[in-house]
Amino acid sequence: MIDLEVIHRVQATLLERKGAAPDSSYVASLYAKGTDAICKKVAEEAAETIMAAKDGDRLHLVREVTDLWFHSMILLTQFGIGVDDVMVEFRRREGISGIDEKNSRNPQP
Ligand SMILES: N=c1c2ncn([C@@H]3O[C@H](COP(=O)(O)OP(=O)(O)OP(=O)(O)O)[C@@H](O)[C@H]3O)c2ncn1[C@@H]1O[C@H](COP(=O)(O)O)[C@@H](O)[C@H]1O
Repeated sequence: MIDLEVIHRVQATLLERKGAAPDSSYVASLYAKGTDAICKKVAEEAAETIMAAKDGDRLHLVREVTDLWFHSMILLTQFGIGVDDVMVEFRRREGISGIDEKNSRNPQP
């Protein structure tokens, strides 16, 4: 199993890019365009992920999901949220059945 260090290294780069000139870096250019532009990229990458899944091409799917995670990380960084916050949420949910959780939100009469 590959560890998640690469995710933390990429996150460190995303944080560094907050102080970079927009013409020096793709990430800095997205920050400069603002939250709407970052959200638009996340939506585009989600759509491309769906198309890759429909293609049935595994490598294409891996690449599109990587783009989606990458742009989602930029969005989180824009809001001062780290990947560790997402990991904590995964941990909080660990072992809680999705079916039970949904039923607890919408109790049956
Ligand atoms: N992991 C990535 C990464 N994944 C995807 N991309 C870029 O994301 C962009 C958008 O992807 P698209 O498939 O939508 O390409 P596109 O249609 O040409 O993009 P648009 O013109 O529509 O914006 C492309 O320019 C990709 O190169 C990435 N750019 C950077 N990184 C990481 O971020 C670090 C910092 O990058 P810079 O800020 O550019 O130095 C890099 O060292 C990498 O670790």
